[in-house]
Amino acid sequence: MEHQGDHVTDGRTLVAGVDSSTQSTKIVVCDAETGEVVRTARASHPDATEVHPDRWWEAFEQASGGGILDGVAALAVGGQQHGMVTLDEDDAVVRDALLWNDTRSAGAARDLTAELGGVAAWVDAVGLVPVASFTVTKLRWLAEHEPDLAARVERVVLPHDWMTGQILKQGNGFERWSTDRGDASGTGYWSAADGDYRLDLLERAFGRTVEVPEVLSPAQPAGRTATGMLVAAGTGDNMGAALGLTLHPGDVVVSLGTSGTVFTQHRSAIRDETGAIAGFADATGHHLPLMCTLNAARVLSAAASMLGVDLAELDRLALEAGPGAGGLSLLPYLDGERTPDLPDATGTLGGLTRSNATPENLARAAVEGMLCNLVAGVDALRAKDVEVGRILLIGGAAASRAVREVAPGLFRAPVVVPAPAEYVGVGAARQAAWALSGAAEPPTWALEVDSEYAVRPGEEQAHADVVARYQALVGSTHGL
Ligand SMILES: Nc1ncnc2c1ncn2[C@@H]1O[C@H](COP(=O)(O)OP(=O)(O)O)[C@@H](O)[C@H]1O
Ligand SMILES: O=C(CO)[C@@H](O)[C@H](O)COP(=O)(O)O
Repeated sequence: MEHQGDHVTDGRTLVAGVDSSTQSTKIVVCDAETGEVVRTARASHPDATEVHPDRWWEAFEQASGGGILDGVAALAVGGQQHGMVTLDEDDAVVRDALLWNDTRSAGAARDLTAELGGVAAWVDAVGLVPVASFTVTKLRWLAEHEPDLAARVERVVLPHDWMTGQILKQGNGFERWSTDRGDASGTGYWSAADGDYRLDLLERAFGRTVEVPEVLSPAQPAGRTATGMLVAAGTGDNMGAALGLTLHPGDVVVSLGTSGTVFTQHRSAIRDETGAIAGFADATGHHLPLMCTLNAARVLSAAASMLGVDLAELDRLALEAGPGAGGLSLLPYLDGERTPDLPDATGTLGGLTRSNATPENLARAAVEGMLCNLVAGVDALRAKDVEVGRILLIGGAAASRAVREVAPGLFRAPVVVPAPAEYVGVGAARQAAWALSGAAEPPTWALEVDSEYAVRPGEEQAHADVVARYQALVGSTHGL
């Protein structure tokens, strides 16, 4: 548990954003007018793919325990997407929440895809192709494997919905379970194109319908706490990050946290029958086409662990090696993989020879392998005629020097690293300021840039060769 910043409001209106993501809860408190971050706190979550929501609440209480929310006028929660939080008639949690990175419902995903008539039918219905991450597949798994628990389920909400409800329940501000367009669009039973639930798909998955949260409009408050603090709708963590970055046309975000995500803001729903790009909604009333990998920052941690070094040394080693890691490739499917849909896959070290078997090349292969997984997402956006002007690099692993130096060549675009901040939390705080203001648009918060990186002259082809090698390795190893 860490706390930083001053607790003096000195006449400014303060708003708070909570990032309740996979590995931790982060809280940021911002100046509602400028977006300046004045306080921060963090507390960890268990490392698991199914977690009781009480653990998220405990982390929130730890992080907020030092008075970080003193004097805050409004708050919103950005949460890890897709998690299945099941509640009984008394709103008690029925079972641990299956998270976005739990792959046990992969079989259910395949069944649901086939039952509706295939990939195109799901893309037409809700803009995405079922994979284990999505809530709808978890409901099918629950109905099939834990029928006694399934029988107790009265309603299903998402992690950010549950946190929002718990915050309101601390007083008498809770009126009904609520969510937002962004997080709803990741369930598999809400359509961003139509702006409505597809409860027929929920019923198909679960065998009966259950209550679902009301979808609030982007700046619609969810309620107020006993102290009068406004609680905004909240949203999914990637939607929150987009709101925190104030995206402009041509901006594509690459987020390197527990998950790896590639996303951009788009004025219309993008339809991708390959399933690589999910047609999510954003937190401003538009769309957030997004590609997600199960493996990202923790690929680097795993490589560092294998080499017995820390992340700073892994960076140094990776930059000692040249582009291509001497021909060594690491397909980083360490937790299975979501995109490509290979839930049972494991990591693959390819091209290993006595001459390239060095710590430098292994470190470089970890960086290149992690990033090449996300290059596929950027190229999938390009294939949909989405402009890729610059890459905004965020998430924990954006701090890696090697990632920053290597990324432009692999993505074939300049990379901008915003000033270090928890952008999911900043985006949630910006939503809170918007809801508090009642204005038509969110407040204009300037994005501070930390550094920018371009492709090193003369390395363009070497990076292109790396991407091609990885594409070939995915094909030869997994038949894709
Ligand atoms: N300098 C760094 N280099 C590489 N990875 C890093 C660095 N700093 C933090 N990380 C990784 O970032 C991850 C946490 O990122 P974060 O975006 O907070 O995750 P999440 O939002 O999914 O909980 C951890 O796995 C951590 O090891
Ligand atoms: O499943 C997705 C997006 O579809 C993930 O991005 C989760 O939303 C978890 O995010 P992080 O904990 O990695 O921030």
